[in-house]
Amino acid sequence: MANVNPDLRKERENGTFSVEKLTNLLDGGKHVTDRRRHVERLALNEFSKGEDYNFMSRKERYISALHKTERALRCCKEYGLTKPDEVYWLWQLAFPHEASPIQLHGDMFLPTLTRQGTEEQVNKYLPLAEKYQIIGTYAQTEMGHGTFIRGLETTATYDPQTEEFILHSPTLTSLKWWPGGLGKTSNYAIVMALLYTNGKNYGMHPFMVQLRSHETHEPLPGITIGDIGPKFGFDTIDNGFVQFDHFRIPREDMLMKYSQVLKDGTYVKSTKLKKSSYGVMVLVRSMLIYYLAIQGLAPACTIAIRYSAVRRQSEQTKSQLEPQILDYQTQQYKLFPILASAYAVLFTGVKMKEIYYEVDNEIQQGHTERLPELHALSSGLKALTSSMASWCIERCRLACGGHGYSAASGFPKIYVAVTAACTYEGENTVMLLQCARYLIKTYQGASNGKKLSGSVSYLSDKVNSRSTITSEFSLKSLVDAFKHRAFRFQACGSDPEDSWNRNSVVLTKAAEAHCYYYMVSVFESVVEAVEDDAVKRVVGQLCQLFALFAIHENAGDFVQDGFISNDQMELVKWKELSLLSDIRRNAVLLVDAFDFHDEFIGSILGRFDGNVYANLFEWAKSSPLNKPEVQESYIKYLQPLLNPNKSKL
Ligand SMILES: CCCCCCCCCCCC(=O)SCCNC(=O)CCNC(=O)[C@H](O)C(C)(C)COP(=O)(O)OP(=O)(O)OC[C@H]1O[C@@H](n2cnc3c(N)ncnc32)[C@H](O)[C@@H]1OP(=O)(O)O
Ligand SMILES: Cc1cc2nc3c(=O)[nH]c(=O)nc-3n(C[C@H](O)[C@H](O)[C@H](O)COP(=O)(O)OP(=O)(O)OC[C@H]3O[C@@H](n4cnc5c(N)ncnc54)[C@H](O)[C@@H]3O)c2cc1C
Repeated sequence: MANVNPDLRKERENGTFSVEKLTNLLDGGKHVTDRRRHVERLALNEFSKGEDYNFMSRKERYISALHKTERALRCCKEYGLTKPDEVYWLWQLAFPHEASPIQLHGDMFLPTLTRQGTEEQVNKYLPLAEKYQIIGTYAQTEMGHGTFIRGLETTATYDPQTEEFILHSPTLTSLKWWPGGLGKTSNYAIVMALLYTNGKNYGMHPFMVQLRSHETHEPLPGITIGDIGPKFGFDTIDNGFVQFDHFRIPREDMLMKYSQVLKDGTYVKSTKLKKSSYGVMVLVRSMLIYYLAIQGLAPACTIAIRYSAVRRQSEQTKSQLEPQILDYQTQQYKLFPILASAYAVLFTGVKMKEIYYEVDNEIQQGHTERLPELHALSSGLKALTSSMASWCIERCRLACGGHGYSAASGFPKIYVAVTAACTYEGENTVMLLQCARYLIKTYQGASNGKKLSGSVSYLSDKVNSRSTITSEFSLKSLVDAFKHRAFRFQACGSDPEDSWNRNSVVLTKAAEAHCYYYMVSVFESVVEAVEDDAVKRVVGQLCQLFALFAIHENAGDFVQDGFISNDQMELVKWKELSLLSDIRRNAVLLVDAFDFHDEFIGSILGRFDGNVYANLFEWAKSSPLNKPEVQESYIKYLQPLLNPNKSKL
């Protein structure tokens, strides 16, 4: 590539493995890489030019997003992109670290319709939704309740006279609040409401509700609707509110795959599927983990590591050139564990998707045995990886000094989009507690001799009481360390005497320990399966660093019961630091392997060519605040103070 920053060029000439082979591994094969690149080229043709997001108002961002949505839909149609991955690849370049106003349509509205609707309902609504004559959202959260679903207040009361449900918001706190695209964009919603029939409350059920007229897009009578206002981020999506005032819908619009209300109001429960109406949340949590890697951790460490290779600062040795900040051990300690985490979360995300589709398939066949484990694992991993991603992106920003704080860095947009995942789809603490609830029950089962399988099989295994860690730092010995910690936490977390609340801090840590063990074991199995020796070696180093960093950061958990000795912990610290210098040589190539376009990363600091300063200057000069040279407001408000006589002229 012409005019690449010389420091960055040298980094790329000095690596020990094939970046292309690693990219193929991350994509899941060369054919996937080729297809992805083809779709991305199409997307770049369509979306690479346009106004700088950073210089737009919120309203302009929303309007621009609506326009891009129409263009993206047209592109997908024109290019025949129908596979979810292909659609995703195009949309990510259309909406880099942004949400389209119709994001919930595809992410939750359609999956809920197809999973909770009867065949007739799907046949009626899916064709309209696929042609975007219906644009839907998923309206569950209310002003007063998001976590505690059983506390939701919106009611849907069956009227057998007219064979209708009456949707109503009985209190201020019952207003649906937060659903993405609800404010101005969606004309339908799947509304989760308390079902009342024959005077009895049957709990939360899903209802298909038209919100706005097809002709005018005006809200229908009995509906008050709007945007909830500016947020921490996600400016392009109109998270909204809706208030129902005795709003009637036909009986047929209750999604009735799992339970029905007959014409006379009789309630029929037709499935043993536990929490059937909670299903779409398990889907999104399971999918989220992969996106936290490629939307958050990977772009953030790409920016910070490329910038650290071109940024020279301070003096390590007298009268020598200022060193690349990537040569400081402290900078490596900040960034390389994050790089390792990006790989760990990505591999875990791929595995989680696989497990989701496996279990979902079984459920469609009527086998629901693995649903509790899927719910627990997806809840725990969603919590752990979204917290990890948030923490890591902020640490990457801090590693880039002043320019890290500029919008030109790309960090603000990435951060505000990713950190929302700590809250949406289940607030993280509550998700960890859900995971812990399952682990406690499972541990108790194992203690009574029950043989376990899947992600909890270790609870019925014999665990070592002493670590086998040596100076070799075999991946197996590292996995074993996390297995031991997870086992120990389940054992102490399951004290039946203690009340749930008084034990809940320990329980969240038990859930995290379980999820960490799961991530390290997935990482180890990926490394073992790599064929190319050079790639295996460098990815193996990342796996070691991911594990050793976590052991060192949580040393107490591992030495408390003598599992890891003091001597072994000294070895851990030594190896962690020596891995930093091993990885240093390949750091830039390891982020290049993510194969991101500059347009996706959206960062001047993280440009592939490393030409930061010249582009930073051009970007700053293009800021609207710099035109005109002297702002009218200055003349109006400040000049009179500085030149009191002038104002009288
Ligand atoms: C694509 C990427 C793009 C990424 C972009 C995606 C954009 C997304 C935008 C955000 C969209 C949203 O936020 S949509 C709204 C999301 N909202 C949430 O996630 C709400 C979180 N809260 C909840 O899920 C619930 O309130 C719980 C699970 C915390 C508690 O529910 P509960 O009904 O009180 O149940 P609880 O008593 O705790 O447990 C009773 C039994 O049910 C089980 N259970 C509970 N939930 C489930 C479940 N989902 N599936 C199976 N089983 C479950 C428990 O394990 C337990 O089993 P046993 O022990 O009895 O055996
Ligand atoms: C960007 C964004 C997009 C969203 N999109 C949608 C959408 O499209 N559709 C939709 O329906 N919703 C949506 N939501 C809402 C989201 O799902 C909820 O905000 C989320 O479920 C958290 O619920 P809450 O707001 O009630 O938080 P709360 O539960 O009130 O959390 C506040 C605090 O209380 C603590 N807490 C709550 N319960 C417990 C407990 N049992 N034990 C211990 N601590 C507890 C939490 O840990 C947290 O610290 C979105 C939210 C955001 C931020």
